[in-house]
Amino acid sequence: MTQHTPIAYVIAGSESTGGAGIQADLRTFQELGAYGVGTLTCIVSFDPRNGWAHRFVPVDPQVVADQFEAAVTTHEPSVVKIGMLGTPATIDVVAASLRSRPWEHVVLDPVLICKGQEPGAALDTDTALREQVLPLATIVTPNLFETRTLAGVDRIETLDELVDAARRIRDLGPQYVVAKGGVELPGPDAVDVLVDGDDVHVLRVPKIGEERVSGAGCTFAAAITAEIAKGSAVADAVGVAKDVTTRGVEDRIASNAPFDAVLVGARRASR
Ligand SMILES: Nc1ncnc2c1ncn2[C@@H]1O[C@H](COP(=O)(O)OP(=O)(O)O)[C@@H](O)[C@H]1O
Ligand SMILES: Cc1ncc(COP(=O)(O)O)c(C=O)c1O
Repeated sequence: MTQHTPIAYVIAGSESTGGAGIQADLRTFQELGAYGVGTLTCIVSFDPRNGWAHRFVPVDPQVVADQFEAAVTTHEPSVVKIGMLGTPATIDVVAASLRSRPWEHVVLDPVLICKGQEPGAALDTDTALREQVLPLATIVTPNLFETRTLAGVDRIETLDELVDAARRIRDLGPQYVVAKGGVELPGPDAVDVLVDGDDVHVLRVPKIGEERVSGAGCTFAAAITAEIAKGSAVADAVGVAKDVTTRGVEDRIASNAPFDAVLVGARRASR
């Protein structure tokens, strides 16, 4: 039987407020008409009684491997998105799982650490991700901090510097690098660049506020994944992802948490 349903597979963590992580990924897949399949790597629960600090629990590596086996045996996906992995042991098992079968595209959102917590980033996790998963990725979507870290540069303040850093990351393996300037790159626009060999595509929309919005990065990479699963070319998928994410940032959902989250895949009911 020919398989016509686009399967979008994600290996990522749970973000328990629902704004980011696998929750955002699966909503984005649904919004774009792909059948979402997920493998859970870790659980992040912000602590409302302690300044919304991150509580982090990894899923047992064998359980990650078991979920992977169940998912790929059932659906034989050709596209996978990798979100938060969290520990070197998880990275080991995910890298081995990815290597066990062929992929058309591996979309890596290199979540080194959750939004706002970058300065405490765990170096061993960063190194494991760079050494083991980055070379398997065909598309990587670092934010500004992750771009600086992966490219090994101290400063990115202009579009040229962003493109230059993206090219350095491309030298580490992935064919396509989407470096996200987002709200962090100085200037009036949220600018991202897609570098594919000598081709550079610049994606630009006016910044919507000055704040980072939870789930923006997850939504962006998930939308790329869904569009590729549906058969789009990478540059087209990235264009759709920018549109979907911009709309989600505009429509953002406020809550009792001190940060807003991207709103995709749900409609506001009029009261
Ligand atoms: N305030 C904003 N206004 C418009 N676009 C935004 C805003 N914040 C993020 N984006 C866009 O959302 C996507 C995810 O970016 P970013 O927030 O930098 O990623 P991450 O969540 O990985 O840190 C990018 O396309 C970025 O340009
Ligand atoms: C499990 C998980 N994945 C991914 C992220 C990154 O989310 P964002 O899309 O806001 O960069 C977070 C951040 O809190 C997270 O907890």
